[in-house]
Amino acid sequence: MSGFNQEKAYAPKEDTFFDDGREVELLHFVYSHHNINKIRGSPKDVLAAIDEFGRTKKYLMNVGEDKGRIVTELIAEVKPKTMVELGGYVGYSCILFGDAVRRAGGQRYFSLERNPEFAAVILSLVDLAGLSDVVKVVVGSSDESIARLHSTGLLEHIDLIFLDHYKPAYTTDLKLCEEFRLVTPGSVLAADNVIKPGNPPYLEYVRSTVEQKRINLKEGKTGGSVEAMAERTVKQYANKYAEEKFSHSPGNPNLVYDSKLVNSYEPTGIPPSTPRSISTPLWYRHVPKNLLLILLSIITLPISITVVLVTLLHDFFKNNYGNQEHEDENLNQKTILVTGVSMTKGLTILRLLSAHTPHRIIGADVSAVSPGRFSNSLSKFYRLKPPLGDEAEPYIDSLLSVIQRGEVDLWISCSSVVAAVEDGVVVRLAEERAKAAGREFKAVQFREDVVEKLHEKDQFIEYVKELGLKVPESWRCTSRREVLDVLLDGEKGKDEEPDAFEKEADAEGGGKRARQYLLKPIGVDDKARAAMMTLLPFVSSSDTRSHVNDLSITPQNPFQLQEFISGAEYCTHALIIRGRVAAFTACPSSELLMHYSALPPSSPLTQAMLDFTKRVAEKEGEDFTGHLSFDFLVPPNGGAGDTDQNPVIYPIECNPRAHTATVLFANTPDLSSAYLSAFPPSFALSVREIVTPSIPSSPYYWVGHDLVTMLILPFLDAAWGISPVEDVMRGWAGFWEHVVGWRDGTFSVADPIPFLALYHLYWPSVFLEALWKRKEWSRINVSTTKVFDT
Ligand SMILES: C[S@@+](CC[C@H](N)C(=O)[O-])C[C@H]1O[C@@H](n2cnc3c(N)ncnc32)[C@H](O)[C@@H]1O
Repeated sequence: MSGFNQEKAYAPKEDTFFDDGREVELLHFVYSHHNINKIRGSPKDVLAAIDEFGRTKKYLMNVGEDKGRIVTELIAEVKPKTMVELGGYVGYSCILFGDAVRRAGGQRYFSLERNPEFAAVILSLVDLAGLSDVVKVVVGSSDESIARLHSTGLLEHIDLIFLDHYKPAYTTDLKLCEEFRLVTPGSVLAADNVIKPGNPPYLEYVRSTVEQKRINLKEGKTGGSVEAMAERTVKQYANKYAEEKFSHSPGNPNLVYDSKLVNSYEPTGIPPSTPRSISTPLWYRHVPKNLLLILLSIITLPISITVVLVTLLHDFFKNNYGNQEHEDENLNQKTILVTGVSMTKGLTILRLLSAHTPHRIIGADVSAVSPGRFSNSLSKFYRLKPPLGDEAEPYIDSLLSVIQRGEVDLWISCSSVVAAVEDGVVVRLAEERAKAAGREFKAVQFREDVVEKLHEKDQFIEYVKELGLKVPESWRCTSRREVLDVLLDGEKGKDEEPDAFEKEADAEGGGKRARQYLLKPIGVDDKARAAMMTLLPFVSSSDTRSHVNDLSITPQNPFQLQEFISGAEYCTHALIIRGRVAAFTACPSSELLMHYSALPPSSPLTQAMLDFTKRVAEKEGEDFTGHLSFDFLVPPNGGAGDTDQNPVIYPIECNPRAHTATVLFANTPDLSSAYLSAFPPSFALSVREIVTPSIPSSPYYWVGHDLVTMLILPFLDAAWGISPVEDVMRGWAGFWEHVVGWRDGTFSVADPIPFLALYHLYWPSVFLEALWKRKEWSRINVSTTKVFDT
């Protein structure tokens, strides 16, 4: 905890420190402030005016700047859709957190305040701050308000709750929220003042085991407890509310909380503590999570084996099982290498080529248990050395040696993001070697200079600008200072706390910008990726500073600061052969995309994205052959609808490599012809039109992903009483719909073994390794086999 800046200290706390008219005095102070016009519509300036009153006039029992920062950081991390505070007072926390929730993309901030005069003050200041669209002030005792909001359906779930009202009611109100399933796993609790002035019953409750809570319940221990609490705390509101009433909710004893104490300062400079309790059921934790997933693989093995055997038998009797050798066409037979065959995209391509061309298909991947190596479409599988950042040579050498040993005529690269540049190096070297040996060699892979130009977020934006196309305002930042200079509008970024002069400047409006930005790592940084949807700057410059200072931004690890454009995101996948789009598809996008469905090829939106792709391909010309995918943003009024003729699209990112959306071509034999057009024209089949996924094109899903997220997790949560049964029903219905009407990305009737290998060999080995090496992960992507760090 860094030192408390005395200049920020509120006036000392008197014996009577609230409800003596100072709250209305505050309103007069703010509304007669010489800066009132600047204050209007600015949460930051309303807070500065409240702080000024607290410093220069009278103490106010607000959460204050330091403790407030802890919660605003939590909001940026949790990104609550709905946040609730118990105890609003004059609206300080409500304005600070309500604004943070809105910036984090949230929808509703409920401020529950018992005293109607205080509630009127909150309403007035919230309105002044321009936050009425997000904040809802609810007048009444917290337990009654929670029950009413729940029964009227206005409040269905609490993502983040801030407890800052009558201390003995912390536990009883929390139990009420548990009982109504407003607080469930994933909800985050921030409770103020639990160490000083102290709240032992609350701390005991959030630290209790399920067994302890069940025993307490059996013994009838419900209702409020004032055990070991200061008398002053217990009687704080006795003047107005002679008798405190508590709910007698049993709560949900099955919920276990992870608690963390965070020290900070009161506005008066006295250090209290703020515990934050994050409820994480057992099955979301590292060891049980990996063990349960391995167990799931074992339990479902008989089902998978049965499905695979049935399909193999069916195929055997249809007599079309196995790699088609096309003996009669052996004279012209070429060898095609597909790399990245662990991933669905690689698997899709090799299956299509094997089924619809006469050529010999070989595959390579870094994993020994790559699902693709078990494909009957492969004539041979080679194992590659993994690319390890600066140690890329072993990977490059192993790939070059496969190309040479396998006498590869065409290499189709589907490698992962970490090998994109290395694959560009391999193309150059392999082409040089083939030329020296007088051999023909082609590759569907851009060279490393092209990969770097398109892949690096900032270079791509410059590139698009050169094409004269619209881009969001963006900066490449190699230090925190550069980021802060933009975010704080010229104010110099500093690692230390702002001094009095800077604070003054803050209050005068420095650090306030109308635009909002996203800060994205340019390289691969899973941790920073997790925080990259945080909208910056925050209300207070010091919050912005501390968020930025938490990131490692260096010339070696640069970041891109990009203007935030709200809207729908789409991604595209294209095969480019010698500067011409040979195949193209587009689909709606999400961060961890596990459901794919193609946009109609003729829709104006698809056409707009295709036109952009064509411009890039044409600009690069004859030497431009590879996979090219883009992310586009379409603003709300940008014309994402099927009937809008001129959609506005912002290209925001380019991935010069194969995209999982390749799976949308799984039923499109023409894609293989598109690949063959990489060979010189005399050899290639003619492809006159751009290949798009065959119609009707089914949506794709991955059964393992949906089994866990739509069936098992909702079931476990409901069995333990921590999420409603309706969630289970909804999940099961969705899962069933996918099984019946969608296509699995990995499963193929003609080639079922990779499916078996993915779920019963590849993933169990990953989970075992995670246990063995204690490697924690936060998410996995079944289709790309990527494991995300925590
Ligand atoms: C410490 S103040 C809240 C300060 C506020 N969170 C902030 O930081 O700006 C506590 C507030 O809780 C309110 N309060 C106390 N008991 C309550 C209850 N049972 N239900 C709702 N509000 C309550 C009080 O009237 C008081 O305004």
